[in-house]
Amino acid sequence: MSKERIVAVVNPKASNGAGGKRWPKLEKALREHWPELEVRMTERQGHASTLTAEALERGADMVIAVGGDGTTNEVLGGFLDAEGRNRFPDACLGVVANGTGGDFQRMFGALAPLAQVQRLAAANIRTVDYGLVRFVDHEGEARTRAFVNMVSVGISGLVDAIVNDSGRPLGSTAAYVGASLEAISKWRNQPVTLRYDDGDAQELDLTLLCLGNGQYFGAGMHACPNAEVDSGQLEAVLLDGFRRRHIVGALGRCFKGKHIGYRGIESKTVSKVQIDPREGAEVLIDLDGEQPGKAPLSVEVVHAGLRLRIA
Ligand SMILES: Nc1ncnc2c1ncn2[C@@H]1O[C@H](COP(=O)(O)OP(=O)(O)OP(=O)(O)O)[C@@H](O)[C@H]1O
Repeated sequence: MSKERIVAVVNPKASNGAGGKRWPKLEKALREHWPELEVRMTERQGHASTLTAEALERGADMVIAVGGDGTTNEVLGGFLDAEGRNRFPDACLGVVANGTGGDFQRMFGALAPLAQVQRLAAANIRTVDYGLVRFVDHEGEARTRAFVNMVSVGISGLVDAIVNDSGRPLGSTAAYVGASLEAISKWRNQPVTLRYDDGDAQELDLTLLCLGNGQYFGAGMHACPNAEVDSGQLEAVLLDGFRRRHIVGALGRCFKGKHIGYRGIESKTVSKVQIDPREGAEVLIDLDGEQPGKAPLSVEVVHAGLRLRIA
């Protein structure tokens, strides 16, 4: 039996509460590997970061995020200081995807939550990158947040806002597809200035820019099919000036990762990105499925900054 100090941070509300209902079985399976497992249940948004920081300060070797991508994102936040540096580089973030989308886990091979637990103890720890995004929150304050999966801007932020307002009654890919169709009907392209790395600024009519450390978002859309979590770079996938019917065309292709090249959709590898709205544009952010604020934003990669255990 392992002597590692393991803490599970569990979001009982993930997947509209279905995550909480599955938890007793997952806990039993986790305890077969880690009998001394400590469990902390989240009570509100943002709580997973606080619980993680407390666990790591007390010497946890691994904090397992049990929830959706939002919970994994918040657990990652608990590792970091206010500037986004990892305060606990020797500790490890574990993931049991038990939420609605489970998008980060998909690139490692989609598994049911119980199967993930059964494979987690044997999974290798890998050193991966994470991203930092600086943006403006809804109160107008400058914020820095981290992501291990994906940040995107444009129509995806509107999709999140619609999913969040709806209370996610379908709790699945169907909820995202429905919200995506509603967002497409409301969407207007937004004028922005975009700069990759230290290249020239480009003015464009933004439909969507995905920046992937992981590959999937929106409950199964394979938006960044070439992204690798340890490459030191993000995959940038850009839709510029798309009309509604072409957004629908891209969406359909995106589930199979066949959208690159469709109507000029570009894919690049980048390590820094800056987006500034022009002419009063409102450019909403999607951060691992949450909608925390808007552009102007800058994004950068922290290479090999995190130890990760995922089945
Ligand atoms: N006890 C709680 N009550 C209400 N909300 C919570 C609670 N704990 C966490 N949350 C919030 O629930 C939101 C959704 O969580 P999470 O992303 O883990 O699940 P999900 O949305 O079902 O999955 P996914 O992101 O994979 O689609 C997050 O914003 C998180 O902060």
